[in-house]
Amino acid sequence: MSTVGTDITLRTEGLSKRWGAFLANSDVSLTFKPGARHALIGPNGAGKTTFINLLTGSFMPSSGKVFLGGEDITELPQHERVHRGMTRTFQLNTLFAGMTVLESVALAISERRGLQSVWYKTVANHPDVIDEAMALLATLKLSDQANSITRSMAYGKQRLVEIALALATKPRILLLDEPAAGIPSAESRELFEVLANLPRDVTVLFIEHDMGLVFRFADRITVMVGGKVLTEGTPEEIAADPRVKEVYLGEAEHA
Ligand SMILES: Nc1ncnc2c1ncn2[C@@H]1O[C@H](COP(=O)(O)OP(=O)(O)OP(=O)(O)O)[C@@H](O)[C@H]1O
Repeated sequence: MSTVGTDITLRTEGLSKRWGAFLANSDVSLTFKPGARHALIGPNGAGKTTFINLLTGSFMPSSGKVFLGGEDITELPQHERVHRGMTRTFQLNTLFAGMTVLESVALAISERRGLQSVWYKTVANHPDVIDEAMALLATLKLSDQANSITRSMAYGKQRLVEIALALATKPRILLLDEPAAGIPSAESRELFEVLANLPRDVTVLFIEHDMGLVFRFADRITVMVGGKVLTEGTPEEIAADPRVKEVYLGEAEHA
């Protein structure tokens, strides 16, 4: 349902966020190319989540701009950004409590399509909503869990349902803040394999602390430190950058 044309390049220009005297983001200018698997890494408190919140419209920047496909979206409310194809994962805990996976995804699809009514009546009248939901669940290897209550599922599966709900909005750009946080490593690998198989025209921007996952999955990496961009490059360039090693070694010594 994106209203954006073919250009879905996401770009920030001099983005800053100030909390009192503290600069959580300082002059961040980045470009996210369509179809990129772009990781945002950096030590704790580097400003990564703040940056994502500035992109989604959860926070307004103190200065700077956000552009999507050339359009200045800095002032747009969150739902308008979703409407233009930029989505972050929803928190399953706060949404759709007590529903099955299929019901939750069908509801999200109905909302995207603007099918307003009591949702189960809507779904009964639109079997194609169920078809779309089942196809999406198949992509995420969740078909077998379609009738499970989301809350009773394993944590890793719940994260996948959150991604399914985000994908139900048909995003052009998917923003993920530590999608694998708190789930066992076998499941997090599975989750990233699913993400790797998303259509190539979807841009994925993700924050991740597990460097194994970052280097396996990302084709572009931005390193943030102290609210600023330290450097950006291909995984090979980042792996070879002594400044990046210093940041992470310094952090390890601190710990
Ligand atoms: N609402 C807020 N009010 C005041 N300070 C904030 C607020 N949100 C974030 N900060 C501060 O901004 C800094 C950057 O936080 P942020 O969560 O963006 O970092 P991060 O890189 O995502 O860290 P982590 O990897 O630990 O999640 C932190 O020092 C944090 O305390």
